Amino acid sequence: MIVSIVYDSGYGHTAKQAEAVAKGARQVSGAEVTLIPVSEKNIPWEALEKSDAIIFGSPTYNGLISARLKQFFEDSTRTAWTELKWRNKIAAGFSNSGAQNGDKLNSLMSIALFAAQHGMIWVGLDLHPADPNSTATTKNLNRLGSWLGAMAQSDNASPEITPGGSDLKTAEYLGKRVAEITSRLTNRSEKLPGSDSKAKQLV
Ligand SMILES: Cc1cc2nc3c(=O)[nH]c(=O)nc-3n(C[C@H](O)[C@H](O)[C@H](O)COP(=O)(O)O)c2cc1C
Repeated sequence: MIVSIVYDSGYGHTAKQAEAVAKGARQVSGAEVTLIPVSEKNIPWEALEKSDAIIFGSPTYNGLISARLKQFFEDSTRTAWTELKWRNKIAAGFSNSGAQNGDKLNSLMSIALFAAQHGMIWVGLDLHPADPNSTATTKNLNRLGSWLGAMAQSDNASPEITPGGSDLKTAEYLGKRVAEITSRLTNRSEKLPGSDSKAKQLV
């Protein structure tokens, strides 16, 4: 089972969140996990096509995903969307921003909508919101209270300090959850139709 994590990070905070997502996914037996920063010139489109799950992450800039992740989204139209190459892959998302809220939901909504346009299957969080005042403990998963994906807060601190323990644990939880669900789907004898399936032509 291949899990790819496509993310942007201008200053290193969202990269830290992406590492935590990867850490969680790697806890699931059989998961091959790759981190793909969109700042890299050569996006491995073929590796993405082979992935069973793709998790997208972005800092929230101006209440939106970053321009670099948006560029990746636009580039995927030609490389993946026209032939629906990511159809029925598992998708999930995460976002980090300075403020506790910071309009991160808008970024997650954009990512989820993008995944829907690719015919992907969205996996959110199944965690009740926890104590919003807890930034440091690992007990309080999902302290920022998001169902759509993992959120993290970085304040104005350096990436050595933020995002903090609870937010990183929430990211780790999301990665593990995505890999577990993907594993269950990929290990079934009856597979979901992929982009090369004739079933697509019947729709
Ligand atoms: C151009 C720009 C716009 C930003 N807009 C927001 C915003 O809308 N909401 C927010 O909470 N933080 C905002 N921030 C703060 C970043 O989200 C925060 O510094 C984050 O940790 C950056 O992540 P990165 O280090 O992965 O790039 C903005 C930062 C920049 C540079």
